[in-house]
Amino acid sequence: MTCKLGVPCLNTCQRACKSRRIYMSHGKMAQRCVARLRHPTCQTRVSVRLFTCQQWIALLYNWQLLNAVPWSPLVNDVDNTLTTQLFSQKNGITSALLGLTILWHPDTERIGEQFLGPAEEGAIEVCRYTPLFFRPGQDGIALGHRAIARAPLTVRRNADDSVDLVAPDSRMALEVNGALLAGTRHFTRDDIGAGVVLGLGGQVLLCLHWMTSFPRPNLFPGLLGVSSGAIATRELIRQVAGTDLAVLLLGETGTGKDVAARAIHQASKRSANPLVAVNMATLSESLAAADLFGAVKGAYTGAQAPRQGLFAEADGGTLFLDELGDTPASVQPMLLRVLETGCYRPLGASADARTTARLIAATDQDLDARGFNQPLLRRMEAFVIRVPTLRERREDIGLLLAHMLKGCDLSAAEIAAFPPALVSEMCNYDWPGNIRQLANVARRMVMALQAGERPVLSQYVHAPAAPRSAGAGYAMSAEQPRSASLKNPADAAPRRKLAEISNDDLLGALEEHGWQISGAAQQLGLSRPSLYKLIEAHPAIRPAALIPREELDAALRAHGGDLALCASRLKNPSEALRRHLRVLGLDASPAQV
Ligand SMILES: Nc1ncnc2c1ncn2[C@@H]1O[C@H](COP(=O)(O)OP(=O)(O)OP(=O)(O)O)[C@@H](O)[C@H]1O
Repeated sequence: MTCKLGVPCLNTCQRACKSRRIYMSHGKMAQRCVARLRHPTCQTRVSVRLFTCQQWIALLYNWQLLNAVPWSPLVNDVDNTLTTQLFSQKNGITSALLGLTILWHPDTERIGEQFLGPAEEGAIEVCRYTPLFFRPGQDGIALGHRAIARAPLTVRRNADDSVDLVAPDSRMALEVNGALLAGTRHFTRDDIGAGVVLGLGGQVLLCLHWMTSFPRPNLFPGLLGVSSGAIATRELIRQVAGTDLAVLLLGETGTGKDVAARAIHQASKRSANPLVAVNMATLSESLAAADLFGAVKGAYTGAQAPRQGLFAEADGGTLFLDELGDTPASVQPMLLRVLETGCYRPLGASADARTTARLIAATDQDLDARGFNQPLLRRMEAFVIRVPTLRERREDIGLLLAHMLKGCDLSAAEIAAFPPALVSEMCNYDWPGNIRQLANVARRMVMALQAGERPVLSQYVHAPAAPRSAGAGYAMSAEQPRSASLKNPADAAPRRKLAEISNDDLLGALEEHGWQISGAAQQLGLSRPSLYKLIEAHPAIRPAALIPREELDAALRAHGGDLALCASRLKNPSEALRRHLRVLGLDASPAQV
């Protein structure tokens, strides 16, 4: 049966799948899902009943292998079918799928396309013509680039979840984690967990990684990522957005906690009401209560008028408490009371006020270990989202980089001309400052390239990019332990004394982290309050309130509202700058914060 364009129609395909693998190889009804499929040309819709996650894979896999018909699986958001975790059960051991993601391709639209490899032992042959890489809802396409050999690189998954790479019989340069490969290399399950970067012919970069979530269209445009970590984070955001639960976002600096908080608010029924964000590290111990809960006239020296607190400002909307771990101790019990009862007492008032603001908090600290108010912490843990680090989602680096280059106003052709060797270095780096650091480094590299320079990554990052382990059997020069920056960045810099840090060290760290306090503090081995002390004493850094309005206007205009660039130009911490701009009613782009 064919449609009017001569493409075999759905019923034929359904029968083909049925008779080949899907129903026959899985007799047991473990979990029943319905795949809704639509033929791209004749638009016929049909539901295919699938019993296990493995069948989903088999279904897509068959299409890729047979290339019979370019069907588009439709995401069934109602019953959540496609969010099912992708695991195979082998002898009682849970094991994820092997995935390949395009990190970089001269056709930049292809970056982020994926191939779902075998769930059990099996081989993938990677060459110019196979396999087909997909984006959810679109047809699969081969890598196709002329720099890639016709002879295949074989990726063999073994029974113990280790992987062997067998270089192709060709002259194509094949790089693995930044080092040339010839012959066969062995990778452990953990090596694959850290993401193995494959460079093909100096033009195309792939990431070999585990996949535990089914690829699906992204409903949150500000939260890019095709990794399972990114998909799982978006899914949690989607689940919690419709509730009024308090949410605690955990994750290292620069991972996207702020973006996630905004996404939750935007997707909630409160989105028409304000989202008020406050960085708890910037509240002073003496005025924190007045900032949060408001004060009546005369409540404290200098309170010449009644003051509305942030809880009142966020009524009906969302109050985002960033850097929750730095909340002054005196206000922690007050926050607990609001969470439990919805009531609070403005400073100096004789009666309680009520708030309907929903609380979202974020921290990069281990609050259990910091003597944080435990009942408050338990309340905030009503719904926890751990935002993954960039090194745990290496397969997203190319996609994020391309997005950032677009944000630097580069055309598609200019992005395609970004040196692949530089992208390879970036994909192999562990990014202790996560997505924010990647964005800052990408911007600075673009400026260098535009000035005719030839940038290398080590010029832009504090910790040099040590070669990553390229698997067992590598030449001595390449057989190094994984980069030191792979360690938890919180452990990376030993605690230092203020006197040990020069003015230049301070400026360098702030610059590298886009003038964000947490990243710079982490790099310098200081607490945030200590970093603030250094900033106050630095001769080249003015308090944000002393920057003339014309200078602010000019910076915003010159950088199209990009707060990180304005902060760098004005030499001012971006948080302080954002607060000051808000007071003046000037606007910076939140996405760039
Ligand atoms: N998934 C994503 N897709 C695109 N950009 C992202 C993503 N996640 C974060 N970013 C960008 O990375 C930068 C840092 O994000 P964000 O401020 O949300 O991090 P954070 O975890 O809140 O950091 P901190 O703990 O230091 O406050 C921002 O410019 C943001 O736009």
